[in-house]
This record gives sequence, C-alpha cells and structure tokens, in this order.
Amino acid sequence: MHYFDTIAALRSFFHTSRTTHQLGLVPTMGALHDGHLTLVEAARHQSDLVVTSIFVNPVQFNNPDDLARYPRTLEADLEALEAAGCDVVFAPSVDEMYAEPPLLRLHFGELETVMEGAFRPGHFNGVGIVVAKLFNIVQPDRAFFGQKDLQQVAVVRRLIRDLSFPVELIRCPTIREADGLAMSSRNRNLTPEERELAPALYQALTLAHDLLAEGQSPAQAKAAVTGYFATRPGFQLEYIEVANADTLQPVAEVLAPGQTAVCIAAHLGNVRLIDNVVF
Ligand SMILES: Nc1ncnc2c1ncn2[C@@H]1O[C@H](COP(=O)(O)OP(=O)(O)OP(=O)(O)O)[C@@H](O)[C@H]1O
Ligand SMILES: CC(C)(CO)[C@@H](O)C(=O)[O-]
Ligand code: BAL
Repeated sequence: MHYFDTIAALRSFFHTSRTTHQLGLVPTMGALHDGHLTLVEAARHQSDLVVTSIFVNPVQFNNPDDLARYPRTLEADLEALEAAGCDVVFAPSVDEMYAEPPLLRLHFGELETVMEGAFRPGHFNGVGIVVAKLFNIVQPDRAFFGQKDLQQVAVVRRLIRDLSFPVELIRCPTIREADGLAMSSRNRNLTPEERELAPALYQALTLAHDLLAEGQSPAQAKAAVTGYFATRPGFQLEYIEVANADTLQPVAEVLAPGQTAVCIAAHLGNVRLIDNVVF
C-alpha cells in the first residue's frame, strides 16, 4: 500500500502508474470501522486502484468542540486499510489542503434547508468544497459514499452534476453493529452507559418504518418517535423526518418502494448521532 500526505507526491505517483486503471475513491475522516471497510471492499470490486482519503475537514465542522473531539487513529487506520486491500492512502494535513481558508462558498439550495443542512449551518459548504478538491486531486472514476450520510450523498450527487465531474457516485448500504446501531466514528466517544442506550436510535427508525408500512401517515410516525424519546433519558432528539430519499424534502405520504427515507438525529451526552432507513 502506498501512503502520501502531499498532493504533489500523490500526483507524481498517478503520473507514473495511472495509465488505464479504473480508479475508485473512498473519502473518509479516518477512525475507520467496518462501515468504511465495506466502502473499500465495494471500491475494490468496481475499480483496479483504490484510493482512500483520510482527512478531518475543519471546514465542514460547525461545532468546534465536535472537531476537537473527533477521533484520530491514523496508525490503526493504515493497518486496517492495508488488510482490506486498499492500494493508496492520501492523508494530507490541514495546511496541505487549505493553504488559506477557502473563499469559495457552495450552496445546495433546498437540499440544505432541511435536517443536516438546517442543524449544521455551513456543513455542506465544507463537504462540497473538500469533495470537489478530492475529486480534482485524485480524479477518480467512481467515488463510494455510505447511505448513513444520506443527505451527503444527495449533496455530492448534485455537486457532480453542477460541476460536471466525470465521477460515478456509488451509494453503499449502512453497516450496523449487532444491536442495530449504525457504525460511526463518533460512537467511540460514547461512554459505556451511552453505548448501551444508543441502539434506541435505530429502534426508533424501525418503529417509524413499521408504522408507515402499516399505513400510518408520516406525521403520525414522527409523533410516535417524538413520544418514544420523551420517555428515554439521555437522548435529546434533534429531528425525525420522513423524506424523499433523493431530494431529502419532507413528504406527507409514503412514496414508491425505495424512495422514502426516515431520517433521525439525536444527541446522546456529548455525541451527536444520525441514522436513516430507506424503504
Ligand atoms: N455504518 C456505515 N456504513 C456504511 N458507510 C458508512 C458508515 N459510517 C460511515 N460511512 C461512510 O463512510 C464515509 C466516511 O464517513 P466518516 O469518515 O465521516 O465516518 P463516520 O463513521 O460517518 O463518522 P462520523 O459520522 O462520526 O463522522 C462516508 O461516506 C460515510 O457515509
Ligand atoms: C465525505 C467526507 C469524507 C468529506 O470530508 C465526510 O463528510 C465523511 O466522512 O462523510
Ligand atoms: N459523516 C459525515 C461527516 C460529518 O459528520 O462531518
């Protein structure tokens, strides 16, 4: 496995070795878990050369404490990527990626008026900028993103379309712990007590899904989830939404199969968790 921490070194490697390779990019912020490794696995199946980026992008953090607490485990990440068959790791410093704070501002219209966009102002500007930079630096044929960050998938899809990046976006399913909790780097910041409570997030999504499948309305399903958390200590529910899985706009009724998403965000102690199901 090759490791690069500068853009120049990575470009020089591609210059000499790229030729006809189909290149797959897995963008991450590190602190890798099996969710990330399934993206690498998918990339391996659909590319000849897999590049994983590890970069905790300060521009997408709207909360400085969240940035400071974000787990960083580079050595273990490199071991996991080597074992997973990743070919190239690109792990630049903040200075390497941003000689100066970017002046560019990206807007994603109604995509950022809801959920993650509404509760994390500026977040998708930061995601859009760093993903555009990674696309320019790595020039992948395909890029692999997790469904766990469903709104991010929609933002990147739009970024690709608006800027004509010749990149195919692949959405990969959410990988869960045995108790249903979606794997997430931030899970490492949960206390043992919080970790025991955490599966309630997925249970709430399942409750909403089941009610919708029985014919209840999105409003009824959302009210049920709000009630579920009202009796649950430790959690602060931020939002529960039933939305179009592509546009992320709220819907008043269930859509065709595969097009409805139930999305949730909640704080558990100091940790903010998100999850969703699409059906
Ligand atoms: N459980 C998961 N299953 C599938 N993909 C995932 C999972 N968790 C994260 N990903 C994907 O991995 C990529 C990198 O995500 P990131 O490094 O932010 O990890 P994360 O676990 O989502 O961490 P956090 O949510 O705490 O930032 C994203 O495309 C994300 O959607
Ligand atoms: C796509 C990404 C790597 C951009 O920093 C990040 O938002 C993430 O890890 O999901
Ligand atoms: N996993 C999405 C990146 C973030 O939370 O900032």
